[in-house]
Amino acid sequence: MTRVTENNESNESNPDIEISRRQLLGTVGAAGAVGLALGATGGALVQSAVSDSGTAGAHGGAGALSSLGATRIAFDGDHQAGITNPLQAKGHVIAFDLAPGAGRKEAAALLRRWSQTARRLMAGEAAPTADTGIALDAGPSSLTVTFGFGHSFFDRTGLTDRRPTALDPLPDFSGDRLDAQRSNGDLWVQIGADDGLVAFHALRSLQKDAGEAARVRWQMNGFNRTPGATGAPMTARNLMGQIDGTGNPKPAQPDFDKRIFVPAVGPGPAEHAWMGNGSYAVVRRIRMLLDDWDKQSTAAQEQVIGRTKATGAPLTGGSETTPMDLAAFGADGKPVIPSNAHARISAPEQNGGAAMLRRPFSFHDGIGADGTPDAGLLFICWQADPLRGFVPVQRKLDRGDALSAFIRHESSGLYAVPPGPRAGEYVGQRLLEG
Ligand SMILES: C=CC1=C(C)c2cc3[nH]c(cc4nc(cc5[nH]c(cc1n2)c(C)c5CCC(=O)O)C(CCC(=O)O)=C4C)c(C)c3C=C
Ligand SMILES: [Fe+2]
Repeated sequence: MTRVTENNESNESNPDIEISRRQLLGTVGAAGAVGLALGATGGALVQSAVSDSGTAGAHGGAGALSSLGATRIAFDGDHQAGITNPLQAKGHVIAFDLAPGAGRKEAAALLRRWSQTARRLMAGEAAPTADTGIALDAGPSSLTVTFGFGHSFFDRTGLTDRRPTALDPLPDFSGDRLDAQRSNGDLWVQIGADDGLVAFHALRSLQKDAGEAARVRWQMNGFNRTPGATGAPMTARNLMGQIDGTGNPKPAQPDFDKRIFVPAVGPGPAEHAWMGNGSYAVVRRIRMLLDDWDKQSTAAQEQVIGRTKATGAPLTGGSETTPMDLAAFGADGKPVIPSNAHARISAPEQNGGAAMLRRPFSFHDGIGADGTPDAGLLFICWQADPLRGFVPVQRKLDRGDALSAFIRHESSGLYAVPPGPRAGEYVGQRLLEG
């Protein structure tokens, strides 16, 4: 079943799958081959319609769209979009603090405005008020907008008793060099899209929507590989040149949902039920000391990670997806994957099963005062409980990770990301109106 939408008009046959009437007509009307790719990646459904001649821009522009431009991710669903979807080429993360005097009522109105805007932009439509035109001609381009609440949000809105304990501040780590101005925040928004203008359009629209209710606390920009740049889809590389993401939990694994999402129903106090199907995001700006890293030989770099640079295969052999053999020793009597290798120390079997879904963006903010690139990883990871995901792993990495010599954690945030909205609902409604 396909839901047809044109501007605001919709039928309710299937709230998860959306295709604009113009796209549908364009697709059906094409004489040649028609590709209609429907794929579910975890909670958020992805839909793309392409024809020989492409499809017209749902946003109102005249041009034809490639599949990259036409791909649309549903805003409504069990989980918010932007958690299990493939990495997009462009990302923005932005944190806001509620303005002095703003409380629960203003926060609810803001989340309502933001959700309305995000729902429309993710469908490839114009912003509800005073659209800037930045994304005219473009399709939704896999845009996702994801909203979260920081620890301080609950005090500001008088909802302290509804704050889950999982949102307790992260512990200090010895290697942290955190900038408080670029950490935390009442509200957090993650934007991803496969087109830079579409991503910026969303950022600008949401910033304008904030109006007098909230002020920007910090904002960061990131990027990943553009889909289609490689011969076949592959795990992304980071700015150190490593294949990064191999060990991520996979949606097909039976315990995936349990690891990444808060259970839909209990256990836990009823006051925290609003987080059912939600997730917790840990966000760290991690600077890479690239001049130091680039001085290392490839062999030395591979010892730091425990995997080969070219293919991402473990040093114990095989291909990228071959499990690491952590018990293998070389002729020199040393473990083949060194005891301080990053992939060994962070592996779930070394951390009582602790796992997280890493979904980062690279960043490059020019050249720092010391003449080295101000570049690295906007590390974003998702888990049902940070105390069974990020925290134990980072504790261990903090004590003996060979990668520590080449990175610096510069900012940090932890956010409760509520479940996806139902049709007509706004994100966080079950907290703010429950
Ligand atoms: C606390 C969590 C982690 C931080 C912080 C972190 C930073 C970080 N990692 C890389 C590069 C790689 N990480 C890899 C694996 C990996 N890393 C973590 C956790 C953190 N990384 C986990 C849980 C894993 C998976 C371990 C496993 O399941 O085997 C890898 C290897 C490839 C892969 O599995 O993704 C690389 C490469 C950088 C550059 C970085 C900070 C800048
Ligand atoms: Fe890592």
